[in-house]
Amino acid sequence: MIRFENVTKRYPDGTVAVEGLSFEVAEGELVTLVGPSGCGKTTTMKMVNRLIEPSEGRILVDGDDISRVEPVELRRRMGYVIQQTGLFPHRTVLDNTATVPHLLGWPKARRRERARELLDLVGLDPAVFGDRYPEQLSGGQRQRVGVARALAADPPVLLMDEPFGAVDPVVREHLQSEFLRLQSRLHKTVLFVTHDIEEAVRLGDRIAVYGEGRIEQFDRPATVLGAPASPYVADFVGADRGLKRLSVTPIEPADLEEPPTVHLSDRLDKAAERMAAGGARWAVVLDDADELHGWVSAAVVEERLRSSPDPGIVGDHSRRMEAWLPLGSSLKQAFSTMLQHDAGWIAVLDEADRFVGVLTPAKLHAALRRSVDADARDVARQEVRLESIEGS
Ligand SMILES: Nc1ncnc2c1ncn2[C@@H]1O[C@H](COP(=O)(O)OP(=O)(O)OP(=O)(O)O)[C@@H](O)[C@H]1O
Repeated sequence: MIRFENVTKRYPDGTVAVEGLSFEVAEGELVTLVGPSGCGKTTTMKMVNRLIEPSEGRILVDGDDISRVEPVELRRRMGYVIQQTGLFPHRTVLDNTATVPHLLGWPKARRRERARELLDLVGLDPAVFGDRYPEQLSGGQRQRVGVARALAADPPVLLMDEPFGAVDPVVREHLQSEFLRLQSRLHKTVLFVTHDIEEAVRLGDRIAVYGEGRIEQFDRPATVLGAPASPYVADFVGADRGLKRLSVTPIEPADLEEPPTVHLSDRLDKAAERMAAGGARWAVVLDDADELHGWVSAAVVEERLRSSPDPGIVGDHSRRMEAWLPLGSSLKQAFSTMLQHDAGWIAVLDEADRFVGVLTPAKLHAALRRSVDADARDVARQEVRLESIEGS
């Protein structure tokens, strides 16, 4: 969708901002450009909407060489969001949002309706905020208006230059989550500039790590974190890249242990047999609808069977499960949930809330190792045998 072919930008004073840049952003993909200040990220982005012209090479958007497309026509295909938002101070939020439809000559009623729809989409109630002026908004709200405005004419491409750079970390994280949710619905082709590696990793389908004027590595976040291409990239992503990688590695069924399961209404002797057969010290307890209820300890069951003539059913001795997560959650969420509940393992459920298995600290470690190994060999994670890791 966006293709750079050997692009160099040399400014009139001789500064080479980027050199020999070649990469491609696929349709519907979100690519983050990340790197230290002055490495050429903004120059790269501004060449896509022709605010800056390349000195050498060419850029194609949807197959068209953009040097042959009128800048005004080109920019209609692209929403542009910048850190300073660039909202017009004397126009209301609604009018700001409707800027591009206005330029395109849409009738007033239609563009106002579109602006309301967009404000809603970015989480601002148009009835509350529509008639306010930019200075009557918080920084985070202004950024949302910036995003709404960029989306107003439904362009296939979004260019975002540090759009969440000016807000505090908590608001930024919130805006990032909202934007990810939006992107999962809209599937825009997005080029996103940031100097924050956490943001790049969190948002990007792929990330381009810039050195001075060139891309040092262009890959999926997990790969950049797990197998940095050079000491420079390793240094840039940080010594804690293993921890960062946890946040971009999802839990998969193959990562899970399958402990014995028993039902609330099962008799205790039956539950004891199940656990003994599997050599397990505990079992997961399901309710009558086969949904997760909790867990029961083998020691408690055995003690009960020894000491009472009428030991009862599993439901009398089971404990509620508090730590659980859906499949696809990140290993970081899993680790954090374990810590929060002081739990040695957590249950994992599928989309239909059915119990799939449990993640233990050992399995979490194995999943991380396996995902690094899978990336290095460019195979699916399921194809990496767990034994080879656990035995190593
Ligand atoms: N108009 C210009 N004339 C000369 N040099 C320029 C011009 N604009 C940018 N540069 C230089 O080009 C290099 C790349 O700048 P660019 O703005 O693309 O970096 P960046 O990675 O976006 O940095 P930041 O994160 O600080 O915004 C820098 O050395 C900068 O000083």
